[in-house]
Amino acid sequence: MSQPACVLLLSGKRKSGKDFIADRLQCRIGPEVCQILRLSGPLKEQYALDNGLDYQQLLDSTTYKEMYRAKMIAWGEEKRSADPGFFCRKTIELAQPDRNIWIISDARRKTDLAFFSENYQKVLRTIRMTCSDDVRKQRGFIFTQGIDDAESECGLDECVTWDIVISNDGDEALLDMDIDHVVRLVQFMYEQNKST
Ligand SMILES: Nc1ncnc2c1ncn2[C@@H]1O[C@H](COP(=O)(O)OP(=O)(O)OP(=O)(O)O)[C@@H](O)[C@H]1O
Repeated sequence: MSQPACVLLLSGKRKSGKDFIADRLQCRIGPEVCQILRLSGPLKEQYALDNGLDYQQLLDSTTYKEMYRAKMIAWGEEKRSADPGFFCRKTIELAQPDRNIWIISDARRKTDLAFFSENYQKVLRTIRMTCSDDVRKQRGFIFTQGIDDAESECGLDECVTWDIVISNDGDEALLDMDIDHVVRLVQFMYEQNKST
């Protein structure tokens, strides 16, 4: 398995902008060295296979994904309680060896954090996206019982010390500064770790 020079682990509430920021970071760092890995990818793929669903549609930010979210969460919890690192391992198996900066765009649980801390401690930087409920609502968030009060949405809300906090409340200038900071950090880590 390939060894990354840097792992950015992104976390945030629904519609806080995890995918948006992951894309921006990847663009700035360079897609030739940086890849986005989604912990929800293998979960959705397996769930789609088992239930005759369209995997591609489950990946997109569409109503299709929202229709199956609650059932997928329940199914994922079952798998995870048997093996907490199951989806993390499946995800990193998909990493391309020639791009050794990883952005894990959707950490949701303490077990996700524990897995990456245990396996990639030296190169791991954790990032929490913050965003007001009002802005999240403008981006399509609707509170859904059973989803937004479940562990998958609240598991990392408290008792976690993040390396970096990015505010994605709509202030573009502030966001640019935060992204610049992360890009510089990644470039530094890449130089330090690329040949180790
Ligand atoms: N800073 C921003 N400026 C403009 N649009 C944004 C910004 N951040 C997020 N968005 C938009 O808000 C929507 C939700 O963002 P995104 O899909 O990245 O959130 P998410 O945290 O990944 O959500 P989910 O947890 O539901 O997958 C998208 O349409 C995205 O393009």
